[in-house]
Amino acid sequence: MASFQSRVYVDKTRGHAAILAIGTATPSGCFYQADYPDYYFHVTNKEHMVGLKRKFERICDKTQIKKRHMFLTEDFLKENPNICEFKAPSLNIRQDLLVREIPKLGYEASTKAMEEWGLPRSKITHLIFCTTSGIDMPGADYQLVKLLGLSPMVKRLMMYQQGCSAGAMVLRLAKDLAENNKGSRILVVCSESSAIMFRGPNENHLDSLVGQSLFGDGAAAIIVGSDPEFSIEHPLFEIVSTTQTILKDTEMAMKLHLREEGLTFHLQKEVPKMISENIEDVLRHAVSSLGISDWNSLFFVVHPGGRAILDQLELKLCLKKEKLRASRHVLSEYGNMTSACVLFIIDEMRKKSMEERKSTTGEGLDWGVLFGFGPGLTVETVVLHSLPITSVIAFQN
Ligand SMILES: CC(C)(COP(=O)(O)OP(=O)(O)OC[C@H]1O[C@@H](n2cnc3c(N)ncnc32)[C@H](O)[C@@H]1OP(=O)(O)O)[C@@H](O)C(=O)NCCC(=O)NCCSC(=O)CC(=O)O
Repeated sequence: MASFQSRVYVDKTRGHAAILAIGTATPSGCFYQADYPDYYFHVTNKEHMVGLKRKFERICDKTQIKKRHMFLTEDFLKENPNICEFKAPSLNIRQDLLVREIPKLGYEASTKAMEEWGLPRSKITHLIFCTTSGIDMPGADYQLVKLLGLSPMVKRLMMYQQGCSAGAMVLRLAKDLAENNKGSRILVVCSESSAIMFRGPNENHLDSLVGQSLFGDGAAAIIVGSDPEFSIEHPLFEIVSTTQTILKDTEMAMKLHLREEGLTFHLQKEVPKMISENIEDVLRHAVSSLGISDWNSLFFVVHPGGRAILDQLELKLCLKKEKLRASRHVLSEYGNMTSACVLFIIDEMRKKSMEERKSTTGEGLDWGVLFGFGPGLTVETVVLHSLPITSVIAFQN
């Protein structure tokens, strides 16, 4: 296990980068998982593959996903049948849709984050835009600057094709930017769509079928900065430290390849086991300077790659059922939205904490850990410090 840890701040009062606001958005198309096998085999014109459809029903049933939001509509798929094949040239169609929609969904999430933040847009100094879809030049970052009317001097960083661990990676980058550029305010946007990897079923590629049961579309935007203007800004979580880890001998476990048939998805069944076998070492390393060894004293934001990942992590760390409530809730309501998931979970956690009148944004606890998992296998870990829920924050949300 190779890992590198950035500076750890245990002083609870000064200098940390903090998440100052959060906004989320999803496309209007909503697909219920209970109906999805019927829809999927109908829209891909593969209803004759009866055995495979039964298997897909079993997979969907096990996901603990209730619904997912998606850009792809039945009409669009009927007009573009190549997307419904397992392997037919379709990258241009996917690109045309996603180059247009990914910045727009990011815009919707960003406007909500900015509304909560309260300062004028002109105060944004940096933009990090992260997506697995809609690769283009100039990129989605540039389009978002135009849509939001941000300053042309905003310093942009475009992250394409980083997979699910990128939701944690953006926090690592935003922390470094915020803490090394006095007065900076970083808009971070993760905007994702499964339209890049939607494809028809194939009985020789069952991992691809698993992918069709998991992924959904969504965007999340946060604003990150240090030394808040407390009269206007209301920090939600401090980003305390970050770690990136490559798990040994797992390179083949999860692979995604961009080809003329779109993004192909390759997944070994052992992924949940590979993650859970390593997770305690990663966690121990991440929180070593805090002197915490009771994992149930932490709050958890865990990328819900699939239900089995959450189950096995929970078992390995002997976590109480309620610890992964927010992660399971986001999986259930939206599916796996790649990088955007963990930011949706942070949003869900602070909202529920406020609703239940907890003392802090982190379910009433002080310290928490956020995990992102992606190809590599790469585990990104972020130690978070939650903040007291003041009457001002509670009122605003
Ligand atoms: C898919 C599941 C919900 C299914 O639940 P269970 O495992 O409990 O149920 P199960 O064992 O009965 O599996 C149901 C059926 O699916 C099949 N099956 C399960 N996983 C499979 C895989 N990877 N490849 C091929 N088939 C698979 C089983 O053989 C079984 O077939 P049969 O019924 O015929 O016996 C779960 O396995 C899960 O959550 N897996 C983790 C998914 C994952 O790794 N996600 C990461 C996504 S990538 C990501 O998040 C990062 C990124 O993209 O960057």
